[in-house]
Amino acid sequence: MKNLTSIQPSKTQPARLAALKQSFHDWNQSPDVLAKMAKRLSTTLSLETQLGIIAEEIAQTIPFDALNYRHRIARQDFVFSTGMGGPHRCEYRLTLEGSYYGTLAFHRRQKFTDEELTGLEMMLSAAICPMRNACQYIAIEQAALTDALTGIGNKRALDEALLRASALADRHGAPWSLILCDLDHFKLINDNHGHVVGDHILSRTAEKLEQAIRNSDTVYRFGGEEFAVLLPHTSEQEAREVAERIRLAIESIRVDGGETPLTVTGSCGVATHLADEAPEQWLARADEALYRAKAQGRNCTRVFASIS
Ligand SMILES: Nc1nc2c(ncn2[C@@H]2O[C@H](COP(=O)(O)OP(=O)(O)OP(=O)(O)O)[C@@H](O)[C@H]2O)c(=O)[nH]1
Repeated sequence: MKNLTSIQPSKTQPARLAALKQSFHDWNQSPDVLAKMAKRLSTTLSLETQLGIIAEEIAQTIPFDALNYRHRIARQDFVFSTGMGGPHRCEYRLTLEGSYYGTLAFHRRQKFTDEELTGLEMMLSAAICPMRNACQYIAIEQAALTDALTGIGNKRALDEALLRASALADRHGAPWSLILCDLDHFKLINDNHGHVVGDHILSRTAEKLEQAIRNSDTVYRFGGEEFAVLLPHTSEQEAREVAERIRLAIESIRVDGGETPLTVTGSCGVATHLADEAPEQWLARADEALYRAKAQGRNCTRVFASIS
C-alpha cells in the first residue's frame, strides 16, 4: 500500500486565515464575468441548464440572435436551441483533452467582430470543463439504463418506462400496449454452439426488434433472452400485429452455425394497459400471455385479452 503523507499537527495561522477570509470575500463579490459564469455552471450537472446559463451570460457581453448546440451522447442526440437565427454564424467544436463535447453555433443579423469572436472563445474556454462534467453525467446515467450486450434499454429502463406509461395511459386514456418476447429453447443454442454464438443471436434479436417497431416504440432487454417492447397509442389488436411482425423478424435471423445457418424463434405475450393498473400487474399479465404462448407450442403470439 502506498504511504500517505501524514498531516503534521499545526499551529493556528491567523495571517493565513485572514487571507483566506479576504480571498473568499473577493471571490464572492467578484464582478469577473468568467468567474461568475463558471460559478453558476458549477452548481448544476444538467447540460440543458448549463446551456441556458451560457446563453444568458454570453448575451450580456456579446449579443446574438440564436444559439444552437448539438451532441450525440451515449447513442442519443442532444439538441439545445434558443432564439431565431440570423445570416451570420460562428461555430465551435468543443473539445477538451482530445475528447469532443458537442458543437455550439451562434447566429446573428450583424457580422461578429474579431474582438467578439475572441470574447466568445474566452467564455467557451471557461465553460468547457463544467460542460464536460455534464456530458459525462448524461453518459453515466444512460449507461445505468442500457444493456451492455445489445445497447438497448435494460430492466431498470423498462421499470421506469412502465411507470411513466401507466401514468400517461391513465391521464390521457390512450391505449398503451406491452409485448414480452422470449427466445425459444435458447439454452440449447448456448449448449450446442456456445455463449459467444448465443450472445451474437441476442444482439441480432435486439437489432431485429428495433427494425420492426416505430420510432415512438421502445425496446428493452429485461432478462437473459427476454425482451420487452412498449407501444404508446397502440390497441390490443395493433399490438398483436406488431408482435407477429417481431416474431417473423426473429424467425428471419440467420447466424453462421457451421454447415447450415443457425435459426431461432421467439414467443410473444401481449397485454394492453387497463385503467388504474399498476405497472407490475400490467407486466404480470403480459408475462402470463407469454407463458401461454410457450405452453401452446412456442413460436407464436398470445394476447391477455381485456374484456371491455
Ligand atoms: N449467451 C447468453 N445466454 C444467456 C444470457 N443470459 C441468459 N442466457 C441463457 O439463456 C438460457 C435461458 O434458458 P431457459 O430459461 O431454460 O429458457 P429456454 O431454453 O429459452 O427455453 P424456453 O424459454 O422455455 O423456450 C439459459 O441457458 C441462460 O444461460 C446471455 O447474456 N448470453
